[in-house]
Amino acid sequence: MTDAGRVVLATGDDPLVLEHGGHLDHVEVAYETWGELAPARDNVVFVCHALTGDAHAGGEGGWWANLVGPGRPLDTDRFHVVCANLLGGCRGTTGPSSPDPATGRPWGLDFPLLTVRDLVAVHRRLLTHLGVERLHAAIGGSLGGMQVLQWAVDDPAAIDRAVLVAASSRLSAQGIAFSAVARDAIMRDPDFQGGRYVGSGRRPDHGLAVARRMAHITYVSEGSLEAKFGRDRIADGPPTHATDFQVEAYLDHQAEVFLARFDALSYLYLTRVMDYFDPFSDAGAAARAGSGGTDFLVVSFDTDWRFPTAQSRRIHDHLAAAGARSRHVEIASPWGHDSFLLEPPGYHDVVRQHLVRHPG
Ligand SMILES: CC(=O)SCCNC(=O)CCNC(=O)[C@H](O)C(C)(C)COP(=O)(O)OP(=O)(O)OC[C@H]1O[C@@H](n2cnc3c(N)ncnc32)[C@H](O)[C@@H]1OP(=O)(O)O
Ligand SMILES: N[C@@H](CCO)C(=O)O
Repeated sequence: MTDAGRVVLATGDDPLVLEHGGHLDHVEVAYETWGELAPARDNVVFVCHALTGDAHAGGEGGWWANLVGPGRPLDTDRFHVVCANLLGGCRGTTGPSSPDPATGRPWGLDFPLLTVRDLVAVHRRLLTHLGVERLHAAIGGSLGGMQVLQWAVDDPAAIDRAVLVAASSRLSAQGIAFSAVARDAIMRDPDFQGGRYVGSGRRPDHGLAVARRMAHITYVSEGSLEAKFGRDRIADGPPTHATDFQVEAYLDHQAEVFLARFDALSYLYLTRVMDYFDPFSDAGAAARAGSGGTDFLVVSFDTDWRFPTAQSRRIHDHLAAAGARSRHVEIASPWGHDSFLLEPPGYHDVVRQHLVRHPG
C-alpha cells in the first residue's frame, strides 16, 4: 500500500522551537509511506533524504526506487517505509519560500536558519503523529545520514538499526568551500532580489544552475565522467565559447532538470544546515547515540571525494569508541558520492542484511 499526505506538525499553540533560537508557528510536512504498518507498529523504516531529495523515495520515479519496494532491501512486503520532505525544503514541506504566517508573504531570507536537529525534530513529530514510538530502522544518504546520526543522539531509544550512507559528521574545509561558492552564485544573481524573488516573475535560475553544475561534478567521480564523455564533442567544428563538449551538455542537462524541481532559497538554507553540522563537538554525543542500543551501519564509497571514506570512518570511530554498536563498510564503486542512489555491487546486500539483523 502506498500513501501520500500532508500534515500540520507545528502551530501557534505548539510551535517548533529552533536550535539557533526563534520558533516556527506553522510547519506543514509532505510525506509518503509504502507497505503495511504492522499492528504492533514495530516495522517502520524511516528514510531521510539528502540535500535535494523529497518524500517520493519509492514507487514510479522514486529517487530510491531501487532500494524501496517489494523484495528490495527496504522490503515493502515486510516494512512500513516512511519518507518526508525536509523542513526548509521546497517539495511540500514548509521552507523559506512558504508564506510567513505573520505577513502572508513568502519568508525569503527572514526564514530562520535551521540545524540538522531541527530537521529531526520535525521527523520525530511526524512519527508521533503516525502513532509510532520506535523505528525498526532509520536510513539516509549524505544529509540523510546526518539526520539519522542526529536522531540517534537526540532520541537514543527511538532507533533499532541506523544506516548512514556516504555521510559526514563534519564537513571539511573543502566541503564548506563548495557550499560557499554555490550560495554565492545564487545570491549574486540579480534575479535573487535579496531573496524576495517568489512571485516576482523572476527567479535566480542562472545562479542555481551554476550551483548545481558545480555540485554535480562533486557528486560523481573523475573516472565516471571520463568513461562517459572523455573529450567527446557534440559536433565537429571550430572552437566556441558555447556548449561544445559532451560533458558540458551533460551538466547543462543536469542543471535544467534541477531547475524544474528545486528552489534557490531551499538550496541556501539546506547547504548551510550541512556546513554547521558537527555533533561530536559535544563530547557526550557519541555515547548518547549508542545508549539506546542502536545498531549502526556506516557505508562509504571508495570514489566518493565529496564525503570521502575517512569521514564515514570518523563517524564509526566516534561511535565505537563510545561503546556504541557500529560497523563501517567501504564499497568499491566507480561512481563517486551519488553511488548511494545507484547499485554498486555489495551495497544493497549490506543494507539488506543490516535491516534484518537482530538487535542486542
Ligand atoms: C538523494 C536524494 O535524496 S534524491 C536527490 C535527487 N536526485 C539526485 O540528486 C540525482 C541526481 N543525480 C543523478 O541523476 C546522477 O547523475 C546519478 C549519478 C544518480 C545518475 O547516474 P546515471 O544513471 O549514471 O545517469 P547520468 O549521470 O549518466 O545521467 C543521465 C542523464 O543525463 C543525460 N545525459 C547523458 N549524457 C548526456 C549528454 N552528453 N548530453 C546531455 N545530456 C546527457 C541523460 O539523458 C540522462 O537524462 P535524464 O536523467 O533526464 O533521463
Ligand atoms: N545528489 C544528491 C546528493 C547530495 O549529497 C542530492 O542532490 O541530494
